[in-house]
Amino acid sequence: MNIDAIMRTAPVIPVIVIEDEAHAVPLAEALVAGGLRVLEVTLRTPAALGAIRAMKQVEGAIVGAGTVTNPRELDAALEAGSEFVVSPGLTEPLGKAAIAAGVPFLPGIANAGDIMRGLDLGLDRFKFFPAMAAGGLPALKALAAPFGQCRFCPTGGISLENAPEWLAFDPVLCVGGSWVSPKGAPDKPVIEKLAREAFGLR
Ligand SMILES: O=C(O)C(=O)C[C@H](O)[C@H](O)COP(=O)(O)O
Repeated sequence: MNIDAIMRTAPVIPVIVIEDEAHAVPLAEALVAGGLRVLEVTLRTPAALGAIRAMKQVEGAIVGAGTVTNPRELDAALEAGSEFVVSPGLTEPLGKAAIAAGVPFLPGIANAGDIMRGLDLGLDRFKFFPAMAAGGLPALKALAAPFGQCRFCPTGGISLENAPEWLAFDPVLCVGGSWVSPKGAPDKPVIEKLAREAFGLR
C-alpha cells in the first residue's frame, strides 16, 4: 500500500499517544471496529514501539508511527514493524531515509518552501501541520493552489465539528486527530462510537 492508498482508507487517522502498552490492543480493536483502520502511534512515549508491535496483531489495522523526526527514529519505527511513517515536519535526511527504506511516508508541511523541498525529493502527499494554528482551511487553500499535484492530511486542532469543511476540500484526502483516542485506559464502546462517527464523515 502506498501513502495515497493509506490516506484514502478512512476519513480520519487517529493520532494516538500510548502511555501503557496494555492499552494498545483494546484501543486498536475499538478503532478498527468503528471503521478507522489506519492508526498513527506517536513516538512520544516509551510505550509507543511496543504498542505498534502489539497493534499490528489486530486484524484490519494498518499501523504506523507518528512524531518520527530523524533517521534514527525512522529505524526504530521500521524495526517495530510500522507500515507507514508520519513526521511533524520535513528534513532532507529524514525524507531521503524514508524514501530509501521504501516505507509510505507522510511528512508535515506548513509553508510553500516545505512543499517544494518535498517535491524535490519526489514526495507529494503531506500532513498539513499544525493545521488550525498554521491558518486553518484558508491557509491550506492558498498553499494548495500552486501545487495541484499535492494531497494533504491536515492535523492539529481538527475535531468532529470542523472536519467536514476540511474533507470537503478536494486536495484533502483525510484528516488526523487525537479526539478519537482519548488518553487513559480505553473505554471500548466509547472509542468505537467516536470512531464510527469519524468514519461517517465521508
Ligand atoms: O505528534 C505529532 O507528530 C504531531 O504532529 C502532533 C499531532 O499530530 C497533533 O498534536 C494532533 O493534534 P490534535 O488532534 O489537535 O491533538
